[in-house]
Amino acid sequence: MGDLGRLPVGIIGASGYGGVQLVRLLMDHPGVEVVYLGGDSSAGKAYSELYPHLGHCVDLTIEPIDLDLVASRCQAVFLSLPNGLAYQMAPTLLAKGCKVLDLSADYRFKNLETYKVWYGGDRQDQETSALAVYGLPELYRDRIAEAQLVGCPGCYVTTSLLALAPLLKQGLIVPETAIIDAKSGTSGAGRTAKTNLLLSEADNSLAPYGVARHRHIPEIEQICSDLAGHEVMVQFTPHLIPMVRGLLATVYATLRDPGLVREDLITIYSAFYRASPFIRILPAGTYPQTKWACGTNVCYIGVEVDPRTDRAIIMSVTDNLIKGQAGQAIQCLNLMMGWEETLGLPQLGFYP
Ligand SMILES: NC(=O)C1=CN([C@@H]2O[C@H](COP(=O)(O)OP(=O)(O)OC[C@H]3O[C@@H](n4cnc5c(N)ncnc54)[C@H](OP(=O)(O)O)[C@@H]3O)[C@@H](O)[C@H]2O)C=CC1
Ligand SMILES: CC(=O)N[C@@H](CCC(=O)OP(=O)(O)O)C(=O)O
Repeated sequence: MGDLGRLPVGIIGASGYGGVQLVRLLMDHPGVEVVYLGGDSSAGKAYSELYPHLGHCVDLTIEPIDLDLVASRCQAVFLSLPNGLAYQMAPTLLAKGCKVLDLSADYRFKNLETYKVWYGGDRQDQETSALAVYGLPELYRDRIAEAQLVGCPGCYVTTSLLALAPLLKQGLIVPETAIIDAKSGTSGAGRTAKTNLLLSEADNSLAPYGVARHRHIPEIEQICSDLAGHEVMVQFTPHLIPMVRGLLATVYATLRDPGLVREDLITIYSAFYRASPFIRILPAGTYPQTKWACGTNVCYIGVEVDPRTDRAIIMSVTDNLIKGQAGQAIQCLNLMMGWEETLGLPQLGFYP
């Protein structure tokens, strides 16, 4: 890989699920050195106290968040925080010369009015927000490479968009017919305690939520509209399933050309993602399982056509904490630094 000077990086929100995935992956990344971990209620704790299994390789203590100190130590900063905090920190970090990768929704929206409607908050960072690039490398690789600030999409949106993008971008489906049925493991909700995530609530149960009003709808529609070249509305229904990690999005959409068969879709998808090292298009009749993606930054995509309904059915799986979160942010950092896109990112999981 050559002689890289190691880039000093910081993680704010290091105690959470996104934070710990970043720590775990960056410890093995040959281009970076983790020099700062920041948190709120966890500040002052040794990282090994929070995550004892990492004690042998992470000798750092979570520090209170002091942006001047962060910027003096770090050249790149990951923000892995609840929505509404990154936009209070990113302008300062950018002004001090840091690259910023935000894992929350704060920098994903081109239109801040849309953000306010769905997330609330009083945004005063219009100029900063205008600089942000949407951090989905498979669609916006060149822009990410030039960016100082990246708003990384989360697990549901990433997995759904990777399934839809080739058909939408090439005008092969009627966009408004797209229905996304998505299912996530409980880690998608983060580490903070919540009643619906208790084992006794979530186990042996499958539950839809946010039906017709989940905050990922406007985000999916923003990117679908960009790909289609006009305003697009889609149907998106998330479900919580009784497993820890993994996300499956099954997407249905009406084909404009009813003559297309699944082999055509395999050719179309393989061509669309030929330069995307983390996308695996499956052979005819093979459908993805969440287990395959667990522990990896890979998105597996299976395609099918139902000739009775003329619908394409696209099935896409990711590990919500890696390609859907921390891995994607590292993939973006690799591009921003001009490194191999795959550097430090796992492509092989532990299945079976
Ligand atoms: N989990 C997932 O699968 C995905 C999550 N995301 C997004 O990534 C972001 C992080 O998610 P996740 O890691 O799951 O969340 P967690 O709840 O696991 O972690 C949240 C982190 O934010 C910190 N934090 C909370 N409140 C404050 C505050 N007021 N000031 C400073 N730090 C604070 C916590 O620190 P402390 O413990 O010290 O209080 C903790 O480190 C969220 O925006 C989420 O939507 C995106 C994609 C997928
Ligand atoms: C199971 C679960 O609760 N999942 C989260 C989504 C996690 C995710 O996609 O993150 P972003 O919100 O940052 O995009 C939810 O539905 O809110």
